Amino acid sequence: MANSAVIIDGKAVSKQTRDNIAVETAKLKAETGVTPGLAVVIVGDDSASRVYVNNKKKACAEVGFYSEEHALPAETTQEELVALVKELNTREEIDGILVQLPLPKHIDEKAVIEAISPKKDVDAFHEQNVGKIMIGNYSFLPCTPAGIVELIDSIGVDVTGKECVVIGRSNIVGKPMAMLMLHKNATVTICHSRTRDLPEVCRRADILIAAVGIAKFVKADMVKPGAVVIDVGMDRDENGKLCGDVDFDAVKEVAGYLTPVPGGVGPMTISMLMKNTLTSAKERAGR
Ligand SMILES: Nc1nc2c(c(=O)[nH]1)N[C@@H](CN(C=O)c1ccc(C(=O)N[C@@H](CCC(=O)O)C(=O)O)cc1)CN2
Repeated sequence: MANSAVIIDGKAVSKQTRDNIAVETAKLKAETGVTPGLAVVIVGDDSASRVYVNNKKKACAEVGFYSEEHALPAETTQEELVALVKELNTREEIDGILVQLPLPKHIDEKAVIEAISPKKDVDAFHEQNVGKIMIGNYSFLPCTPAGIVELIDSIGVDVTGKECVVIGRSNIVGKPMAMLMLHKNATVTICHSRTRDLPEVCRRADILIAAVGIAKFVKADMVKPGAVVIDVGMDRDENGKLCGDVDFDAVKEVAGYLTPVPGGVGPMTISMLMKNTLTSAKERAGR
């Protein structure tokens, strides 16, 4: 019988990352008087977004950052939101501005993201930062893809020359993920809803990254034996229970390594946000 996959413990890697950030933050404060500051903006009452924002504030407290929350009602206009972002851009003690997505439908996400100063864009969603990532000359990396790179590094897998398949082509995860794997010298394929024979493409992957947003989409017969499988999904199964894009119980019998949901990629997303905010604060302190 084949061995079961090694489960990658995102919580443990995340804790280690946050411990390191806390040490660096204490040093920055002691040596320069600068305390990293993050402003988190949430519009409306999406319950999942509320959980993520609370977790971001908790993480700030854990690593010694200043944080403030701006919770705006769902009827907030685009103009009001952009005005708030512009005010936060001018505040010296705020190193990072995070506008929680998704926004209500009447607000153009792109207009809001472009209003964030690229120097405070700790999500790395602003087009200037996206462009810098393309050419490999960046200050911030987008949090979920950066967290996935850290998880892969944590298991000591060398990406060079490996076949990496990313399922999903969103601006937040799929496209930047593919770019980061390319920078690490993988041979990268991006799959999407129009991909022909998607299972066959997935079976080629040494590293398979599922960011498709469909519960248990990746089945065991789509996975190469021994592959590294990374699950970015935050879905609900038929019983309403949180699950990922990967059929965990079946795929763990085939994969070499597998991230769980919860406890895999999610906690790393927040740790990478802390890392970007610290980077921005160091810049302010001239470090
Ligand atoms: N401005 C942004 N908006 C959104 C982002 C983002 O990176 N920036 N990503 C996602 C949501 N997200 C962060 O904001 C996020 C999602 C999930 C988790 C997480 O830790 N999940 C837990 C489970 C949580 C639960 O019980 O529901 C886990 O996987 O263990 C963190 C961050 C969309 N919006």
